[in-house]
Order: sequence, then structure tokens, then C-alpha cells
Amino acid sequence: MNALTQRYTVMPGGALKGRLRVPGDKSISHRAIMFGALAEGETEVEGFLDGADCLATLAAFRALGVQIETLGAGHVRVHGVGLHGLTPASDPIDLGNSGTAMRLMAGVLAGQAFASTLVGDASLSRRPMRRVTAPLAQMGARIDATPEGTPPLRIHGAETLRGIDYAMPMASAQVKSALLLAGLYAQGKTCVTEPAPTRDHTERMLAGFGCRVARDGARVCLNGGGRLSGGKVVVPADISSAAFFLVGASIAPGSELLLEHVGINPTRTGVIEILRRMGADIDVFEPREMSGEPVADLRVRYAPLQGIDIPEDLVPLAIDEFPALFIAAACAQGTTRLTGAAELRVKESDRIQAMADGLSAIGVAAEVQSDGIVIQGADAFGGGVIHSHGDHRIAMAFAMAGLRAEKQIEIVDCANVDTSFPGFVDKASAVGLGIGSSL
Ligand SMILES: O=C(O)C1=C[C@@H](OP(=O)(O)O)[C@@H](O)[C@H](O)C1
Ligand SMILES: C=C(OP(=O)(O)O)C(=O)O
Repeated sequence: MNALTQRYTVMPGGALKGRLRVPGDKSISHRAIMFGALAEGETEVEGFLDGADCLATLAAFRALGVQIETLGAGHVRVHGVGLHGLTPASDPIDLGNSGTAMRLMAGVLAGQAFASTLVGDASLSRRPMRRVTAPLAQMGARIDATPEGTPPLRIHGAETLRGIDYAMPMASAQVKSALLLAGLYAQGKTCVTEPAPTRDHTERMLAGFGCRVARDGARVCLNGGGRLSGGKVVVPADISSAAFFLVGASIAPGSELLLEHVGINPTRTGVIEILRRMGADIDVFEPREMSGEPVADLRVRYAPLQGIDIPEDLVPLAIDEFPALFIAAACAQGTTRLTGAAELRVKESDRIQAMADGLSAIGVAAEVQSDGIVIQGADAFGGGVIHSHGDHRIAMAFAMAGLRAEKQIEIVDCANVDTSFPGFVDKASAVGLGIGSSL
């Protein structure tokens, strides 16, 4: 399939109704493969995200000598090789579009006795890697990148790593996780302090695999030289994928949707908090815990939204949900202001610019700022052609805008939706979105 030509056509209007289980959490699925591979014994993963990003991680570990069986949709069994059982890959490891895969694997591979090369697609090849290579170098790793600090990464391996006590300059779960993974191979203690809370799936899953991770406020530490033991991981539905439907149902009059089995880890629920502050009607039912992660069913009904100033402390807790939230802001009464979100500029696309361009294309006023955006809610807006810049979340966000548009919205360059949400068009159509895809 030609990635650039896959396009969505979204009919104006409609409402979202019924119930829906979105695919498995992408962050947790990556980690289940990685930790399962590095553990002793078998790890069975249910609810695994069969999307391109996590399949790249799965293929990477196969290339590193790990046997991974695919047992059915969302169901894999990883035969762990232990922390020291990986073998060199014969070719460069291609991590496709996935920042998480590249940054976490850099941490794992820095601790190996052999060299590895990590490559990615055009988008990943533009993303900053110094945020992991610099602290890994402080631990003793040798990693080469381009002069701009972007992939490919050549990880020399065969170094003795030592634990460091690192204060992260940005709130990044990927950096924290890369350093903790390298810390498993380091002499002594590795500690990471985060400037604001970020998703803690690594800490939770390491604990589930028997590795003691100590948290003291914003600082999380582990000791090198331990071992991981495999087990079962049940992956919840991804709140970042559910977010499109939380927004879609909130903006489309007549909507009522039940989103099943969604991960509601408090380091991920910023989207619910922000939407509720805007006036959204979201209820959380049957909270429960699965594999160390909180899970619940979410019911969302249409409600008129108001623009707000988004509190900066909620930014890392909703970092991937801003494309969807900007569509909510476009449909809200009044102005929504986001600040403290410069990280959005270094995702799969520059999400501030890409969203502002798309919003202006459909007639919504958006003012770009260095670390955020100001969006004027519109009573009505038209349709138009949107460029997703190959960014899955931009594509899905504008698909939801169709629910309130007065004309058809065309979105080009949508193939990467498959990185996080395979089956998006079918699932969205089944609950009432007038969406079709073509090449
Ligand atoms: O650790 C993770 O699984 C992720 C962390 C976040 O990235 P940063 O660490 O760059 O904020 C997020 O945007 C990404 O989608 C997944
Ligand atoms: C930023 C994202 O992913 P990654 O960094 O893994 O490419 C995302 O899925 O929104």
C-alpha cells in the first residue's frame, strides 16, 4: 500500500452510539514484549496491540534471538531469554515509526555484549535521540547518531555500564524507561528524577516481573544485577485510542458511547480531566485492576463544551491526546489555551503546527505558539483537505471533526493510523462515524 495515498473521507454530521473496545495499549504492549524477552520463563500477553509500532518491537526481539509465538489476534507468547540471553541481529533493526521502540531499545541494547544498529522511517529519522544517548553515555555506553542527534543509532555494546542519578530535563517516560532498562545492566543504582509525573508503566511492569523499583517522590531507582521473571500480562484498551471517541461523542449531539476495558492509569487520564473541565459528560464504571494496571469502562455522552486554559501540570498526563483535544477545543464555546507543551513539536509530526494548519483548513482560528496553541471555538466549521503528515493521531483527530463539520473532510496520508489503531475505520464506522478509506 502506498502510505501517502491512503485517504479518509469523512461525511459531515452524525452521532456516536453503542459500545466499543479499542485496541490494546501501545505503551504497555511494547513493554510486555521487551520485559517478556528479557525475563526468565514464558510471558503470555493478552490484549496485545497488533499495530505496526508494537509489531516492530516484536520483530526486533525476534531478530535478537527471542522466540515469540503469535497465538491469535492480540495474543502472543514470549519465550524469555533472560537479561543476558539476547544474540546479535544480523541486520540493522528497523523500528518503523516508533519513538518508544527506538528509545527503550537504546537502553536495552546499551547493556549488551554486542553492537546493534537501530533505524526508522522518515518521521522517526527526524526525532531527537540525544535525550537518551546523552544520559546513556554518562552510564558508559557508546552510541553514535547523526550530527543532529537523530537516527540511525549505532550502539557499540560491550561496555560496562554504571548507574547514574539523572535529573531529566523534560517530562519523558521514554527517557525514564530507557535509563531504567539500561540500569538493569549497570553496576550499582540507577535513579531518574522526573520534572513532572509521566506514565509509569515501566515501573509497574518491572515490579510485576519481580524487579524492585523504589520511588521517592519524583525519583525512581533500581539496582543493577537483578533478574526478571516472566508471567501473564493482560493489556487494557488504550486510553490514547479511546480519546478520539471521548472527544467524538462529546462534540456530536445525540451521542452515547460505552468504551470497554480502558486503561485508567492516573499517569494517563489527563484527557478525562481536561474534557471534564471543558464540561464533558464522562462516567467511569467498574474500576478494576489487571496486571498491575487500573482499568474501567467509560461512558461518554454529548455535552456542550467550553474553552479553558489547560493547566500545565496536566500536559504530560495527556501528551498524546492533544490532537483530539484540539478538536474538542474547536467545538467548544470560547477560547482554549495550551502552554507548556513544546514536546508536541517532536512527536511523529510537529503536532502543534500540523493541527493548526488542519484547523485553519476547515475554518477554525488557531494561533501557534512556541510551546502551545490558542484555539477559538467555532459555532460551525466547514470541510476541506487535511494533511496528516503521516501522523496517526492527526489523522484520527480530524476524522472526529467530521461529526461537527458542515462539509466533507478529506484526510490524506493516513496509512500510519495502523501504528496505534489497526481497524480504526471499521470500528469508528460501527459506532456511527461516516468514514471511508481509499487508496
Ligand atoms: O513511554 C511511552 O510509551 C510513551 C511516552 C510518551 O513519549 P515521551 O516519553 O517522548 O513523552 C508518549 O508520547 C509516547 O506515545 C509513548
Ligand atoms: C508519540 C507517540 O508515539 P512514539 O513516540 O512511540 O512514536 C504517539 O503514539 O503519539
